[in-house]
Amino acid sequence: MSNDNGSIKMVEIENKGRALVSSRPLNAGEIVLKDCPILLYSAAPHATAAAAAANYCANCFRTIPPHSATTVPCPNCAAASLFCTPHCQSIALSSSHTPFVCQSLIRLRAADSPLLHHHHDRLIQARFLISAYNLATASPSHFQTLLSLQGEPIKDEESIFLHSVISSILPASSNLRQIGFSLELTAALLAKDKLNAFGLMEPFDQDVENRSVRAYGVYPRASFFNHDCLPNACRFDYVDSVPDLSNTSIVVRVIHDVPAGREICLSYFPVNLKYSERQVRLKEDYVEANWSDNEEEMDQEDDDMDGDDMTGDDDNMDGEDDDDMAKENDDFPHAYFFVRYMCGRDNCGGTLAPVPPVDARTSSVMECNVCGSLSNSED
Ligand SMILES: C[S@@+](CC[C@H](N)C(=O)[O-])C[C@H]1O[C@@H](n2cnc3c(N)ncnc32)[C@H](O)[C@@H]1O
Repeated sequence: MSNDNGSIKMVEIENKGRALVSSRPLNAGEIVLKDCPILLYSAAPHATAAAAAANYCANCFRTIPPHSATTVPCPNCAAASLFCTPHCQSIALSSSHTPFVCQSLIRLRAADSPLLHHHHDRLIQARFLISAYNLATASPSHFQTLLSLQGEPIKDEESIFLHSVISSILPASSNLRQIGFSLELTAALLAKDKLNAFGLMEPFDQDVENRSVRAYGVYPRASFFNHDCLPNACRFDYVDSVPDLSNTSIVVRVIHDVPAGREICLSYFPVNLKYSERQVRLKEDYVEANWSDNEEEMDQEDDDMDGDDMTGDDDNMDGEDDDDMAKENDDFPHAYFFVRYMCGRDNCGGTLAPVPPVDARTSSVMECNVCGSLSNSED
């Protein structure tokens, strides 16, 4: 179930498609959306029994503590899929880990195609397809929601290969024909996944430069946020913590005050990614590319940034070369964004958002959406 408390609404924007805009003025730190996934799948589909045992629940993706007394395996694929509690096991057996998924995963692990096992991305895509085709039967309405998301089928070498893999591993007895199993549908599903899936990341570790993805999820409302390199919102997830909502939900908060009617955007990439790397990722992942980063948008962001004096002397932001990123993006809004909203902790690159306002009063406490550290914006 998603919850956007009426603070945002969906609109169509020319050249961007559907978008979420503020329905009223929003205070810095305000939560604009809490969204639950309609589909979650592991980013480690090749996990062996030993690896699974050391890792996380195959249903809720929480870390399973070593020697946990409540851990139970799947009754069919045994230690290859573990659940943190009998409750998680019981939910999974009728939703994300049905006999259909279980049998398909056993065959996927046994498939002897080097083209599959030597390409981690393909294995993950095959894992996604198993979950997506399972969704068609386990939750037809969620399957329709998945199909309604952005993404046109592309029948290329990749989708043809993955369709043939999946054709050989999905259980023959299932009602695949009824749900329209075809190359066309496989290609459409792959496109939905590529453009819309969010990664649930491993918790921050200062010694690790690039955090890995633990699981991917499709969030039906959050999928309508468009990208901006200078976003006005960021998302928080809590996969290993126990907040007052499901641990796989994501929460989106605005990072500064936003007037009514303004588009709310996320950055699809870590905000510390260099401009040139961002352009490569946009081209690779979102064929349209060359969105954003135009003068007009920067001017608008300039107006947005929570009332601070933006007209002052910006020489020391523009000209100094002690900051690689500011140098590459040598314009005032980028430099301002980095200084004010980017976490300074080593290997973090997270975005800072104020903690949610109390009685409409913006907090000066900023929280990082990656490492979780708290800082005072007035310091
Ligand atoms: C996750 S979806 C966002 C919602 C999408 N606009 C829709 O109509 O469903 C990602 C897609 O939105 C579009 N998009 C996102 N950010 C954009 C931007 N800054 N400029 C243009 N198109 C954008 C691209 O088509 C991209 O593949």
